Amino acid sequence: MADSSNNMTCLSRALSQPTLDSTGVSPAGTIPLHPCRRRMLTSCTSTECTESVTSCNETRVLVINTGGTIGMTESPSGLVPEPNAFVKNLRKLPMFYDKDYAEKTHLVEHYGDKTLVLPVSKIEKRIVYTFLEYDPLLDSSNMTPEDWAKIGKDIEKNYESYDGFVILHGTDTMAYTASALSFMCEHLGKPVIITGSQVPIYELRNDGIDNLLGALLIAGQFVIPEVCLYFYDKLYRGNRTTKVDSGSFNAFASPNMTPLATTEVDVTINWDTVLRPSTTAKFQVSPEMNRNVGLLRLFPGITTDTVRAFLQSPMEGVVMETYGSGNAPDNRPDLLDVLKKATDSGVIIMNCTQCLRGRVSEAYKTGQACHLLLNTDPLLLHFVTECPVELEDAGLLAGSDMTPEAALSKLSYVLAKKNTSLDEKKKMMSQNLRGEMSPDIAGAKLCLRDSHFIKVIAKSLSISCKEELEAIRDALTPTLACAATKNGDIEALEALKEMGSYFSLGDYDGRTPLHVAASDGNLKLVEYLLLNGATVYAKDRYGDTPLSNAVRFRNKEVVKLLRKTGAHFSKDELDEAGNELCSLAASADQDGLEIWSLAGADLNKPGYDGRAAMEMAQAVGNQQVVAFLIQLKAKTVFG
Ligand SMILES: NC(=O)C[C@H](N)C(=O)O
Repeated sequence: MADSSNNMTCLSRALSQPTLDSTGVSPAGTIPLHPCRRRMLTSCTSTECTESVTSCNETRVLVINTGGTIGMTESPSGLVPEPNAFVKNLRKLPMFYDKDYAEKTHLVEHYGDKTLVLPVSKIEKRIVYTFLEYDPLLDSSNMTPEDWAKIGKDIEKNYESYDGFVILHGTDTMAYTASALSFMCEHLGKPVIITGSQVPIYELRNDGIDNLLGALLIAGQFVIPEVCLYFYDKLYRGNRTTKVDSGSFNAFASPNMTPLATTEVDVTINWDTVLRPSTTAKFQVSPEMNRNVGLLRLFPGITTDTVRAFLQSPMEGVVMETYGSGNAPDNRPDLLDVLKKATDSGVIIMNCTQCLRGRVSEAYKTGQACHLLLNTDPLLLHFVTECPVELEDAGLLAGSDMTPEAALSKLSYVLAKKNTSLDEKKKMMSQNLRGEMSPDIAGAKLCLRDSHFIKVIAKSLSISCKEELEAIRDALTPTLACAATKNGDIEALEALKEMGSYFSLGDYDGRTPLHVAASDGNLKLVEYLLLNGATVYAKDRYGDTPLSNAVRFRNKEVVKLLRKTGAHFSKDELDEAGNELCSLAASADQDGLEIWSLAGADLNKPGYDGRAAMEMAQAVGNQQVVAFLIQLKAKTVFG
């Protein structure tokens, strides 16, 4: 097996084709190479490579502008969305556009005229971002599930070309869109961040600049595999949010969950709360939503006729907003009867609280005491209240601490599932699918404080508070997890996981346990890590992913599993694959050709002189390689 201890990871070997001059201009003298692309073609030991490695800290973000106040301007009839204004206006603002870098790297030639680049960030990243603007731009009050589906499909279409996504959106229905997208996006591995503003970005005093900049910085720098909402210095899980203020910059709240991140003097990601990947399935979008759903808010004296009319066909799913911890009048048999008839006929009714904070407990199902959760911190106490059983008898399902926005869009998503029985749909509604509901507090593990290892370290450093303990854990465990992976020690990884270690975090070189396992070809560990929080999209300080490591060390089975999970080469890697393939064909390296093809490289991609691998093999007269390439191509086409 190849030695994986060397982190230097130029993917390409020395080429037999013509190389670039020191300015990166290609021999044809046409489009100069972007520094990232140059890196792949240069020797790792040269000075040029050191410079280029810095440029390799580029990440790409797609900004989808759907409309909303953030991009509106004043008109005689009030604020209206202004088309084609963002790119030209942001180019004038130095914090949104590093003109020198853009010119030096020929940004527009490479990425098109809708692309800008931020100045280098504190952690030395360059965020290159491209606008995709909808026509017409919408006030979010006009949004429908078709618009959510369009956003979802655009994310899917562009998924492999970008590291993260920012969705510009009006605030009025932002929490609905964030919730809906969180369900539509299945096995999401990259950040999708929705933001907007209360005052247009073009006004002197506005909140759009901070919100857009914050969203770009998070989407471009952190692999947070969730649909999030960013507003007023806080990053929330999208399906936990609700709009709470129409006149404040602090317009959103996440009443039952702490923010995923805060961006104040420091950017602090609360990794403990970030969803951890737990799949070997590829990202996909399920854009179908069932429109026969509704929200019904109980109020004193609501008539049976109103409820009956609301529950009539074609209604298939209803979120009933009840009082307190899931209560409804228990002296209204007429009402309960109507509800029971509806659930008997197959309507799914979720019981969610009208309270901004708190939950309708699972315990309500059994008619035992139910919990009104006052705070999601598992270290804090919660209150216990009595809860009626009547609504359970009427067939309602407990909605835990879901917001009405999340419950409604979840119903719409679940009810649209084909080939799924009513019982399975009900089960999905009661399950936590995307972090939209908290587990019952009784089941929560207090793993950090139970950890013997952390306790020993904390004691020797005289540390007692939770924050300091967590800081130590986060500093040490990524390196320990890499070491445990190198040793093939799943038990040690289990212990680290129990401690709260997040396997997507990198060591001092940005290398994650998955990089190590992929380099070592340890398939069992790769699978374990993918199922336990590791992201396939992590990049080390050289810009390399676990997939590029597996290719470099020729670990075929690992490449297959990573590809199945959605790993892919970057656009630059794909662009340069032609040279690598030609070089492999010229040196009759069939193993190399196969692994590059498995990793997603296009066998028809030409190298620098315009010839693809096949022509190269023909040119050197190697019929065996020609036959092998024909076989490989057939496999790619027919599977
Ligand atoms: N602040 C905003 O964006 C409100 C606007 N009406 C919208 O939702 O599109």
